[in-house]
Amino acid sequence: MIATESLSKRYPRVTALDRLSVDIAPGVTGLVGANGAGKSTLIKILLGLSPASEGTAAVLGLDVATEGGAIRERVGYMPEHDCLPPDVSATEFVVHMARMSGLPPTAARERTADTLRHVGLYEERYRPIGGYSTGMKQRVKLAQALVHDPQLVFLDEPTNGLDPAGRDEMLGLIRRVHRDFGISVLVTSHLLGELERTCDHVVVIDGGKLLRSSATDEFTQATTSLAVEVTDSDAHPDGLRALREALTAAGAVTGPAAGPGEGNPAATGRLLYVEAAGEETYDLVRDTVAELGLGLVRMEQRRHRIAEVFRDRADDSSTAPAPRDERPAAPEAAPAGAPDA
Ligand SMILES: Nc1ncnc2c1ncn2[C@@H]1O[C@H](COP(=O)(O)OP(=O)(O)OP(=O)(O)O)[C@@H](O)[C@H]1O
Repeated sequence: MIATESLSKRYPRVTALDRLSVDIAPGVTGLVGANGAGKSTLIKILLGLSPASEGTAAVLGLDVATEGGAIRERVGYMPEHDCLPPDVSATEFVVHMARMSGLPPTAARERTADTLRHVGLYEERYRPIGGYSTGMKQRVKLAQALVHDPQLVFLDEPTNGLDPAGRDEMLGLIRRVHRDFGISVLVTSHLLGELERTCDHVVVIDGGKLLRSSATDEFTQATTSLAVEVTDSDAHPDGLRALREALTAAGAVTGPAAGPGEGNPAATGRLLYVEAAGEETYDLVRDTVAELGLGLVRMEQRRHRIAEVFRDRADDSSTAPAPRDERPAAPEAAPAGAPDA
């Protein structure tokens, strides 16, 4: 769907992209990198809006150097910065963008109504955009990128400026763009955590260079640890501590319990990590929980988080700063010198 070959972009003082070669398949792909990594530059080259200094790139089989117009007919673009006219309504603006994309008047109005409904703008769509919240403006930007029914959309930092709830809603919308309409998505972010939850594939760039391009599953491979969550009982008001002591006495290797809000599904729960030697570790945990009279809430194989992959890299070598993970790090996963968390 997107292929670049040794793509470089040099500005007088900085090399924004440095011999970047990457292939991106249909689906939802995250393009992650710290601020200044070259994400927006790549998008502008892929849209045929900015010429590369060297190398080649194709989008939907079209050459970015010579077929920019044809690419922009088939690709939607949500820019990073606020670029909306304050004095017109969302409906007027999105109809205008649909007309610019070549839709006839009636189709433009119908598609606008459908798209604004899809992004969750209802009554407000008739009010001037100047009075909108950041979240509403981001939705208008998303709607104008989708209105001409593209095959692919480029979303540049769509969660910028949103609070956690707004971010979750935007990420949900992005998933639905692909699931409901079959539109492929390339979404940029400097936050690893949100891509882990949203994307099938993640491309990481730093200083304009490719660091890694992998399926999200490969980043988050299963570890050999089991994450165990238990309920307390009257006899054991701190059930997790009791379990840890019993398992340690039984010879199982246990890690520190994670504190509240460790970014897990049960955000208020607490987890104990147990090194799994084999099937017998599952039995040992189950039997020990039963003997202590605790409730076993869950026992599952822990998976790496993408941020840990980059912490490991940073520990191994003097690699440039990796993208940020916005979630609090688990105590055992945050060695000294880890990048921002
Ligand atoms: N028109 C330009 N002229 C000169 N330098 C530029 C230009 N556009 C971008 N740069 C530089 O190129 C580098 C990459 O910028 P780019 O905007 O692509 O990064 P980014 O990953 O999108 O980061 P951000 O999210 O902060 O925009 C930066 O050092 C930036 O200052």
